[in-house]
Amino acid sequence: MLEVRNVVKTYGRTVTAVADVSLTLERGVVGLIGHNGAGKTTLMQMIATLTRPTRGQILFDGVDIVKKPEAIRRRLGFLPQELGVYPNLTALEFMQYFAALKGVRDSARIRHLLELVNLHDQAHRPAASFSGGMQRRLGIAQALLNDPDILIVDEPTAGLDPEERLRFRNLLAELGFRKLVLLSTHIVSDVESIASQLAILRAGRLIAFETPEAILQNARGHIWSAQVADEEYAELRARVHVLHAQRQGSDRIALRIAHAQPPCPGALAAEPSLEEALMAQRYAVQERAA
Ligand SMILES: Nc1ncnc2c1ncn2[C@@H]1O[C@H](COP(=O)(O)OP(=O)(O)OP(=O)(O)O)[C@@H](O)[C@H]1O
Repeated sequence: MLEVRNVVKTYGRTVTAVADVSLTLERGVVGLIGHNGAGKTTLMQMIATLTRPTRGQILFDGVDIVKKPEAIRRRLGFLPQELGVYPNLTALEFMQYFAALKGVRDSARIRHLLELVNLHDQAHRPAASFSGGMQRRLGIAQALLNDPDILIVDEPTAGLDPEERLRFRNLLAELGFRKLVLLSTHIVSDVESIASQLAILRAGRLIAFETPEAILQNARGHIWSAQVADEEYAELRARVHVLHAQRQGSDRIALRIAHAQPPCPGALAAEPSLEEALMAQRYAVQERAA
């Protein structure tokens, strides 16, 4: 459905925001994971035809969208990192405004979308008075007005409280049953339960494109738990990658460690969390590069 082929985006002579990324995306939720500056927004903006690749191709159903952006624009919903709400518009008026811009005339669709994002009871309140989570949900409703096949959401859960985050995540998961939902985040827990695939970007490069289960599987045997005394902790920290440390009682520290072999006597192989698996993968890439 969507094919990113050897895409490069440079700014000026020195910044390579996206370096030779290739991806084929189908239906489902795809999590684009990377630290600040990894290239997530740039890649999403190229797919959304808001900026053009310096090199490479992006094909949507076989059509080159760099040459023919309208091929994807009609079938795309995009929620940028910052979507402002206008202070004087209610949620309903906000939707009506975007519906008019997008040429959507069906007022039943606006009602349906406000229900989908659970804001129908709040339709007559000014959107500017909404919480961050409510504004993000209104943003999704706006992005769905044209019933897109692809929904792109940049850092959707930034600034949301845990309950709003969960609600928002469930909404995206449901949308992923029928559409391609591409969402970027640097918070792994935002996508681990809903993404069918994860694309990991680091410094503009795609370092992995796998199912969460495959990432976990690769890390099995590389994550260890151990309980150590203070002196041993200092020695271990200098030698291996300690992922978490938590004091247990007065003289022991419980550790989670990423290492290719047992890091110390008494260490037990542990089931990795996705975050730990990604950290282990990152260290392995760094070590191979060194
Ligand atoms: N318009 C621009 N001009 C120059 N450099 C840019 C521009 N846009 C992005 N960059 C640079 O490209 C790199 C990738 O930025 P991008 O915003 O795509 O990363 P990101 O992964 O989305 O980060 P964040 O999580 O902070 O949004 C960064 O080094 C950034 O400074």
